[in-house]
Amino acid sequence: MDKLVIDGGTRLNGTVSASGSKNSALPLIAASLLPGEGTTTLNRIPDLKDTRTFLRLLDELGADAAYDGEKLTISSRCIRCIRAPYELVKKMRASIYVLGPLLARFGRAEVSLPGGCAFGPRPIDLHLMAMEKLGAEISIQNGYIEAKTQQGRLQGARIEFPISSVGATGNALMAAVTAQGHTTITNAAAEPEIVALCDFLAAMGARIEGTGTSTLEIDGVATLSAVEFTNIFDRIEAATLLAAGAITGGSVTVTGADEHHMQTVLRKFRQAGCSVTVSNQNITLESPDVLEPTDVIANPYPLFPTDMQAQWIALMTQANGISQIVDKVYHERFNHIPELVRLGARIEIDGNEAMVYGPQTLTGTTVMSTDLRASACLVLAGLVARGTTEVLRVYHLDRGYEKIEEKLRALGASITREQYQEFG
Ligand SMILES: CC(=O)N[C@H]1[C@@H](OP(=O)(O)OP(=O)(O)OC[C@H]2O[C@@H](n3ccc(=O)[nH]c3=O)[C@H](O)[C@@H]2O)O[C@H](CO)[C@@H](O)[C@@H]1O
Ligand SMILES: C=C(OP(=O)(O)O)C(=O)O
Repeated sequence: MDKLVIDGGTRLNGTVSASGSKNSALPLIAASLLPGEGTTTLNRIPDLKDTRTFLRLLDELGADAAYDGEKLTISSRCIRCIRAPYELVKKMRASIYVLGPLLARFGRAEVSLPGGCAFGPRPIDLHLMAMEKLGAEISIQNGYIEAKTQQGRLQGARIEFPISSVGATGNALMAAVTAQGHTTITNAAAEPEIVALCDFLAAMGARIEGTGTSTLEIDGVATLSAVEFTNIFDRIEAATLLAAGAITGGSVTVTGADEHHMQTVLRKFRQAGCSVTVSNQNITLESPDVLEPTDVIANPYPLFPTDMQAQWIALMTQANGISQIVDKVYHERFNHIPELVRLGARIEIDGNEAMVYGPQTLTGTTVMSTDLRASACLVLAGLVARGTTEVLRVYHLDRGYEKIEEKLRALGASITREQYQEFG
């Protein structure tokens, strides 16, 4: 296995580029299963473990894909299998994104249930509800979702989500765009990744109104065409890199990042005392002498993203006072906290709230990644900790951060990747 070894204490300064977004790349790849002819080209697809897992899934289904680490071409003409196996779904929950497109195109899909998640319950009931509304019959057999339509084609419907779900909105969209008739999705997610998916589907010929709002109106079309499309930047990676500047007292510019996707996070950096300036898709953060404690509440877009909650807690360990961090999306997403405490942080958890008592001097030790953003949080902590921090199980980080140690090294960090063996 790989670990990251970080010698903390260096101020990070310089410029790095934002990669393509993981969380939009995955539904875009899934949507490429919809056209029955032609070749889809997706640009700015980040080279991540999750991207590679999705490509294995495409291969399993029979799609023909070629990837050069940025540009991905997919021909879905010869799909021969409609089953997403447990071996791949357990590695990447986003595999559930093939449910909508397969059902839409073939009237059948079998997708393994994803199983447990490192940060608490992540049900898929809303995905299944949406498919049922569109006319699918769903049963769970031997750990698999088995979905089929009687008529061969899904039927437009009214889908009312009781809570905002990015994945269920994406799946419902991909299923509805070729359903017969009109579909309305209420309480739809409005994350930039869903907007990108709507834009991609529209470019393929889908008829969608309300993109970027909580109500999506879709008129089903008979077929979609393969097109070329460029993925959006990764707003969570960009925010994490800015946080690396902030936690080390440095100054970092992220290029290729659209401030409009990051309004709440940038406002929070400013509240924490950082200077944030924006020009031409470049976002520059300059640290203050003293970070101010700053409360955040993770909520659906456009509010503070749960995927930045762990990194924000790391940052607030260095702020001059007490910060309250609440996660209203994933109430148990706090596995990073015991590891931060091992580095010297003082944090108390009560339900879905964490109180971070800063500033605390962190001192390096060996810590364990438990999920993607928890790993990012520990890397940030390692960058400011005295001495050496080893972050184990880096495979979590590799799911979602492209060339992370290269980017941090370019900013001046002392960070290397080494192999180690886990016993037991
Ligand atoms: C690949 C991808 O894009 N992953 C992101 C996506 O995950 P994902 O799409 O899985 O997250 P959702 O937006 O669906 O989850 C939001 C909330 O809805 C709940 N829920 C969701 C589906 C469902 O069927 N039933 C249900 O109750 C979840 O438990 C959670 O409390 O959005 C999350 C919330 O921004 C992010 O943390 C993930 O990084
Ligand atoms: C939780 C995340 O991803 P996933 O939904 O794929 O697990 C994430 O990107 O932080």
